[in-house]
Order: sequence, then C-alpha cells, then structure tokens
Amino acid sequence: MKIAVIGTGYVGLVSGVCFADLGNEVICVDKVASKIAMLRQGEVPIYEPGLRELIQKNVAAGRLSFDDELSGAVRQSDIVILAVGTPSLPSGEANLAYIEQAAQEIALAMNGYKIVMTKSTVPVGTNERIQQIIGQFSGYPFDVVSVPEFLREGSAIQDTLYPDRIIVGTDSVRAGETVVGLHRPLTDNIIVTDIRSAEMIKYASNAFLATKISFINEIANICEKLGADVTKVAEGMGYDKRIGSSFLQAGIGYGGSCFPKDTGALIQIAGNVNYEFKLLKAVVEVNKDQRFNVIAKLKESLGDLKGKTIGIWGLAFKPNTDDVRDAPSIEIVETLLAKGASIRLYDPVAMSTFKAVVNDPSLVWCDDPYETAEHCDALCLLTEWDEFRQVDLVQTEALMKQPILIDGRNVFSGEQIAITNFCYYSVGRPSMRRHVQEPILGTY
Ligand SMILES: NC(=O)c1ccc[n+]([C@@H]2O[C@H](COP(=O)([O-])OP(=O)(O)OC[C@H]3O[C@@H](n4cnc5c(N)ncnc54)[C@H](O)[C@@H]3O)[C@@H](O)[C@H]2O)c1
Ligand SMILES: O=c1ccn([C@@H]2O[C@H](COP(=O)(O)OP(=O)(O)O[C@H]3O[C@H](CO)[C@@H](O)[C@H](O)[C@H]3O)[C@@H](O)[C@H]2O)c(=O)[nH]1
Repeated sequence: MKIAVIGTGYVGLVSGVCFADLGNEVICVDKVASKIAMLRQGEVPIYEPGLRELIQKNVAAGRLSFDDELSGAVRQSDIVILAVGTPSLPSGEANLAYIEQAAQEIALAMNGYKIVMTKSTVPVGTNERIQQIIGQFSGYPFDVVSVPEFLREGSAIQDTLYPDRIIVGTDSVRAGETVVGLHRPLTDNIIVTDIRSAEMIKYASNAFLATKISFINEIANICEKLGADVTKVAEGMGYDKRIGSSFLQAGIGYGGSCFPKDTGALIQIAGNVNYEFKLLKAVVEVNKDQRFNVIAKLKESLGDLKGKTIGIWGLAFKPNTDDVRDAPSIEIVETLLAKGASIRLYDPVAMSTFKAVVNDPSLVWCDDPYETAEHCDALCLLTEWDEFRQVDLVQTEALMKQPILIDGRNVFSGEQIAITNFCYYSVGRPSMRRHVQEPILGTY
C-alpha cells in the first residue's frame, strides 16, 4: 500500500516506520520543516529506543521518505493516516484545530479515492466532523476510518509491531476490509466496530489505566498509615486474572502526553452530554495530589526547605523517553524552587526537554547521579531509569550533606537500603522506612 502519514510526533513516526517495515511505501509529512530536514539527515526529533535504526533501515530500503509538503504525499497515497496532535484546551477539552486544518488540507490535495485513517486520539463524533470537512472541500470519494493508537512511549515500536489488539471503527465495508488487511500482519485480534465506539474505546482504555494507577496510589497512601506494603498488596491483587498485575505500580502519579490530557478530555466529553464523570474526576484529583507526597516527605525529614539543597534523579514522565509533557517532576521542581530550595538535577536523556519548560537560572544541571548527590541535603528519585537502580548507594551517601533519600518509584530494595545510613522513604512501603519516625501523608 502507499501511505501518507500526516504528523511526525510519536504516533506518526512510529506507525509510519512500522508500516514501511511491513513492506508498504510510506511518506511521513510534517508542517514543521525543521523536523523534516532533521529526519532527512538521519536525525530523529524524539528519543525512542530502536527508532533511529528502524528509520535508517527503511529509508535505505526505499520504503520510507519525509516531506514537509502534504499535498504531494496525499496525491501519491491510497491511505492517509492522520496523526496530528490533539492537545488540551484550558477547559480540558481536546483542541481539534490541527485535525480540522489537516482534514481540509487533505481534502484540497485529493486526486481520487482515499481512505483517511485517524490515529490521533479524538472525542466521539470527531471522525464524523472529519468526514464533513473532507466532503465540503473535495469532490472525490473517500472513507474515514478510526484506528486509535495504543502505543506507549519508550516501548513504542514493540507495541506497534506486536499490538494486543487493533480497533477499526468504520461505516464502510470496503474501507474496513482494506484497513483490516493492512493490519493483518501485526495481529489476528482485529476488532471492527462503528466509528463512535472506536473513538470511545481509546478514551475508556486510557481512563481505566489512569484509574488503576490512582487506585493503587490511594491504597499506597493508606498502606503508609497502616503498616502494609503496597508492592505486596499489588502483587497479591495482580494474580487475580480479573484484576491483572499491570498498572498497579504505586509512585508519584501518572504524567505524559496522554493520560492527563485524555482523562481531562473524557470528563469534558461526558460533561457535554450532561453526564458528570465523578469517578474519573476523583482519579484526576488523586493524581494531582500524589506528587506532593514527595514534598511532604522532604518537609518531614528536613523541616523548612529554604536554603536546603535537593537532588533530583529523573525528569522524564517515565523511563526510556525524553518526554516531559505533564511530568510530575515539573511541579515538584517548581514547588521546591518556590520554597527556596537549591536544586541539582539529572536525567539520562530528558535534561534538554525539561530545560525548555523549567529553566530557572539557579538550577544546577549535572552529568550523572553521583554529581547530582554532591552536597545535597536530600535526594528525590522521580523516574525509575535503570541507571538509578544500579547506583552505588553507599558511594552516593558519602557525597551528600545529609543521607536522605525519597524514592518516588519504589526502585530500591530492603537489601540495598540496609547497608546504608539513608533516612529512606518510598511509596506505600512503611516497613522499608529507615531512620524515620512516624509515617506521614499528604499535606505539605
Ligand atoms: N504520544 C503518544 O504516545 C501517543 C500514543 C497514542 C495516541 N496518541 C495520540 O496521537 C496524536 C498525536 O500524538 P503525538 O504525541 O504523536 O503528537 P505531537 O504533537 O508530538 O506531533 C504531532 C505532529 O503533527 C504535526 N502537524 C500538525 N498539523 C499538521 C499538518 N496540518 N500537516 C502536517 N503536520 C502537522 C505537528 O507539527 C507535530 O509535529 C494525539 O492525538 C495523541 O493523543 C499519542
Ligand atoms: O503502574 C503504573 C504504570 C504507569 N504509571 C505512570 O503512568 C504514566 C503513563 O505510563 P504509560 O502508560 O506506560 O505511558 P504512555 O506512553 O503515556 O502510554 C499511555 O498513553 C498512550 C497515549 O494515549 C497510550 O497509547 C498507551 O496505551 C498508554 O499506556 C507514566 O507517568 C507512568 O510513570 C504509574 O505510575 N504506575
């Protein structure tokens, strides 16, 4: 198949390169010319393990190319994939300006029958709006198919090549068969639905996963007060097949470009039809509070944070990505700055993306975990990069002014902590606390 992909963010780039790898001819388009120039030079604008190599392989094979001009790519293609952003408006609602603009540009470029396949996450009813726009600006036949994307950053290629399922939302048998055929090499588990249900499956899936995370974080907070261990609780719960073990890792809450945005959008989508999504509102509320437990633990161990030096290990919203969109680290660092703390930071790949969001001149950017720890009154681990798991904690402790470690992701084991003098806090594991008096929670 000949495919044009509109938008070279995570979704556009990864799905484009994976479809090329399956033998299709793919042109990835972005209106930001500098991104296309980078890609043409073999550079990748995002950090995603394995992506650079897969792009190089498929460019060399002549199956993958890049263009900053949409119309030529659309004209050459049978299928046009919409993978532009749908960021949040201040109200929480999805901003559909990029979708509407791209739909119009696609319509104006059409030169015959096209299938427009929407991979962007869009509110229920949006694909009908796309149909309307294309119909208004083009006289050519077309079908719009909703194929929501479920890849995770950091494991995006694996998720795309080995998906749990593919959802195809369509009102056209012809387009449905073509799109199912396109995905058949990836999985047999292809669910064909109407368009509105496909759109809702995406939001419901993200909202459910976010609910699991906020649920386990609240259990963790209660465990801290009751002396139970949330990691054991999650393990015990996870063996029940009806519950499952994934997305039960307690921590500092979820961030990223999807869960915060999509939970907010679903609350709005429900609100627009006069339904108050009470459960999801609580999930969002719990998530907003969870990150501040790090500050509460710092205050418990250090008292006033003014003038204290705090080291931050990890800035990305999760490991294996340089993405800091809605990362809990942003609000934690901003709160510490507001309280007068001095901050030393390190992340294996996300320092420059973080700098673009928070660039206070007082921040000290470090080259590794040990440099970060130097002269610190406390260290906070915010992202569970493997590099931090392998740190020598005895060496780290020796570099610090005071040995205080707030482990926001439950990375360290009892054995690792036992050989140190760290005053150690983790999440929902009160028995792991070392050199700490009463468990605390919540307010700061
Ligand atoms: N990031 C993820 O992990 C992920 C996973 C699943 C679904 N999604 C959804 O997929 C969509 C895209 O997400 P993303 O993170 O890849 O987005 P992104 O914002 O990082 O990238 C979108 C790209 O589209 C380009 N663009 C916008 N309008 C254009 C136009 N008219 N012509 C050409 N290019 C245009 C932008 O310049 C940008 O580079 C969103 O709806 C998101 O919710 C994202
Ligand atoms: O048990 C867990 C699992 C995740 N997280 C946090 O949740 C956030 C999101 O993690 P993850 O889902 O792995 O990453 P994303 O790349 O945001 O992927 C989510 O969002 C994408 C965009 O919609 C979807 O395609 C994916 O299916 C969905 O998992 C991160 O901050 C994680 O630290 C936890 O705190 N505990």
